[in-house]
Amino acid sequence: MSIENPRLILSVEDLTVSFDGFKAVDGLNLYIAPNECRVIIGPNGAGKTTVLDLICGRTRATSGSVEFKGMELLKMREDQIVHAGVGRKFQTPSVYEDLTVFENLEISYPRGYSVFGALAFRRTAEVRERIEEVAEVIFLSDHLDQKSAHLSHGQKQWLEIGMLLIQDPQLLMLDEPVAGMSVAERVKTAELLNRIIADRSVIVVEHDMKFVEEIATRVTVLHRGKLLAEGSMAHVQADPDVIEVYLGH
Ligand SMILES: Nc1ncnc2c1ncn2[C@@H]1O[C@H](COP(=O)(O)OP(=O)(O)OP(=O)(O)O)[C@@H](O)[C@H]1O
Repeated sequence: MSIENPRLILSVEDLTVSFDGFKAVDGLNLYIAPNECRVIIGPNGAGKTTVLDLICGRTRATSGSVEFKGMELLKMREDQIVHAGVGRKFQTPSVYEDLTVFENLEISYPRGYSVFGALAFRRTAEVRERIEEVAEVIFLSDHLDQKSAHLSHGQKQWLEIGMLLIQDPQLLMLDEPVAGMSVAERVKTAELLNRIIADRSVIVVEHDMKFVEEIATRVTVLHRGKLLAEGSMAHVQADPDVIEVYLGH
C-alpha cells in the first residue's frame, strides 16, 4: 500500500499484466503530478498503450496498484473510472460524423447519457457556455455548426479531445494524438496541450520526438514492459540505454 501523496494525482506501483505468461507491463512505477504532461515513449511493443489500457480499466492488471486521487482504480469498472475523472482518447477518432461539432460536444456533456437523450434536453445557457469555452480551446469556435464529417483529420482529433475536456477530467490520456496530422496541426496540438495542463494532468503516448519536446514536462521511457529511463527530455535523450534501444534507430 502506498501512502497517499497529495502532491501526486496518480501513483502507479508495481503494475504488472501478463498475457499467457508474457509480461507486457512488468513491475512499473509511475508517479504523475498535477498540471504535468507526461509523455511515454519507447520502441514498438514496449507496453505503452497497455499502460493506458490498465489505468482506464480496459485491460485488467495481474497485480499492482493504480491510485488516482486516493481511489484504487484497479478495483473499479471502466465507466466508474471515467466518472472518477479519467478520460482516455484512443488512436482513431470516433466522433459522430452526422452530427455537428456543437452536437458532438453536447452529447459528451456529463448530463447527456445517450445521443437521443442528450439532443432532447434543453440547451441551457450553462451547457452552451461550456461548449463555446471548449470549442475555443480546440480551435473549432468557427465550426460549431459544421457537420463533423467535413472536418479535417486533425480537427476530428481535436473535437475528440474536446469531447473529453467537456467532462472536465483531472487526468487525460491520449494515444498518439498527432498521428496523421499536418505540421501546422501538430504545432497547434502542442499549444492545445500546453493550455489544458493548467487545469489537469495529461499522459501522452507518442513517437514524434519533435512533438514530445514541445509538450513534455517529463518523459518516461518503457522497454519490454519495464521502466528504462525517466526525467526531462534532455535527460532521457542523453541516456545511453535510451539511445541504444530507441532513439538511435
Ligand atoms: N490483449 C492482449 N493480449 C495479448 N498480448 C497483448 C495484448 N495487448 C497487448 N499485447 C502485447 O503486449 C505488448 C505490448 O503492446 P503495446 O501495444 O502496449 O505496445 P506499445 O508500446 O504501445 O507499442 P506501439 O508503439 O507499437 O503501439 C505487445 O507485444 C503486444 O502484442
